[in-house]
Amino acid sequence: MRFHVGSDHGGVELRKVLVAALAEWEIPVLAEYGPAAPGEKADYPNVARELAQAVLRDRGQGGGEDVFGLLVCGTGQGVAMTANKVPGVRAGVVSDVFSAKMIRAHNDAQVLCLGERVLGTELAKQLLRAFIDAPFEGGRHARRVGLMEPAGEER
Ligand SMILES: O=C(CO)[C@H](O)[C@H](O)[C@H](O)COP(=O)(O)O
Repeated sequence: MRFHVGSDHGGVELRKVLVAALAEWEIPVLAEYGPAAPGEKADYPNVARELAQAVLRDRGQGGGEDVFGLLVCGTGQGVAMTANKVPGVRAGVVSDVFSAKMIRAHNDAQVLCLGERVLGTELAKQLLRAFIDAPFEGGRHARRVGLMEPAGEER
């Protein structure tokens, strides 16, 4: 797995914690998006759209199926809403380990969204780890995931 990681100013501290966790787990970070510090403002839709497009771009290339996205804002909600408006992207905001696992296993999400103002750092790391460790199960879930997209669009 390889990750694009982004946040607005409301998620920058947690983004840094999670980038460090990815490094510790030897999971490559392809690029970071958003401010370097909380004092530097960034509008979450711009960050989320840029990251979602980068994930799609990389997944569209040979060997890119291991590319995922991690987005953090204050709640995780705004970045998820924006990422999901990029056709083909499936982003989920979670705050429990079961859901972090299931958005991969059943929904084949490529983008995990977390809220810095909602989660403690240890839980956030557990959520990221659960997302990473849960492969998509395919089968009936692949058919349902296909049904999410308008007819004719690739997922
Ligand atoms: O939570 C968010 C969007 O879903 C963002 O992180 C924003 O930071 C949030 O809307 C709060 O913004 P503010 O500029 O820090 O007041």
